[in-house]
Amino acid sequence: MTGTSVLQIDGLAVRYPTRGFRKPPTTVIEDVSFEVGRAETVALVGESGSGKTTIGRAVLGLTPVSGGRVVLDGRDITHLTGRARRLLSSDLQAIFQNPYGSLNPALPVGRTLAEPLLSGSTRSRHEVREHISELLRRVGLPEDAADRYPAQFSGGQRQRVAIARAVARQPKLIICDEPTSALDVTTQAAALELLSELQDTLGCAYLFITHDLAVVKEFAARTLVLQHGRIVEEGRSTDVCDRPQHAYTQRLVAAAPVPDPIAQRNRRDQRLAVEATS
Ligand SMILES: Nc1ncnc2c1ncn2[C@@H]1O[C@H](COP(=O)(O)OP(=O)(O)OP(=O)(O)O)[C@@H](O)[C@H]1O
Repeated sequence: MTGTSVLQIDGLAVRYPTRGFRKPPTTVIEDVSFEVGRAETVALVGESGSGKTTIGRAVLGLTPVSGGRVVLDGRDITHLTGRARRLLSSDLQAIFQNPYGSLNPALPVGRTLAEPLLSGSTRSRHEVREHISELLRRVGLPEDAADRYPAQFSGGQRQRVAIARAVARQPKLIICDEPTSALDVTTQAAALELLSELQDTLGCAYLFITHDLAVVKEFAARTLVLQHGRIVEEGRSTDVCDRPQHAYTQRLVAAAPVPDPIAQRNRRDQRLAVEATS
């Protein structure tokens, strides 16, 4: 354990009950240990069903943990529930794949963003309104977006709203579960650029769950490779992607589509534009 870790997972196990008389539970995650440093991005990759989402859900308290520990910023949160769990939301947030499902369609975006800002805060309504305008500006949405409903935005814009909500209280860690998989390559590049920029300014760490190895290499400093609920390889993303050691990782890398040159060019152009304006 290091003092610079924002998340420590020690020997995590998740087991689900199995249907059928006296059948033993099914082990989905077994003896998983890793750390995420402050303002670091760690990617979690693996085939469908390998257990990536389950680990994210266990950290968020959405799936019960059967063994091991989850420690956030030095505090054991493994079995926190109810109010104690809700109070964690200022330090721990999530962005999911489907922005359609993760935003309340009945609320204007301004109300959705106000919720985390008002909870447990003494801020005045005026201060909250100012903060919302600032958040919308940061994620590249117009100020009048606050009065619009989720259905009035594109998928990429909706994901920006979800990102704005996640960063509203400057959490220490954001679980990003396939946050860009539902977006086209250009919108995906812009969303990743936004996440990087917010990390630079706000210092949040990301546990980035994805099946996209091209994204991993560009976006995450370190990568963990998950197979059947166990970590089989771990290292710097460039090493894992360019020189995979484990046969399973080698198969994943071989199966990954060749990166789209247009997407790469767009990302590079956007990065240069961001650098030019900062
Ligand atoms: N509530 C549940 N009850 C029983 N089994 C579950 C439950 N949720 C997930 N599983 C099982 O746990 C395993 C891991 O699922 P998980 O969603 O974590 O994988 P994943 O790597 O995120 O997959 P994908 O990339 O397809 O999202 C799968 O075999 C899945 O069927």
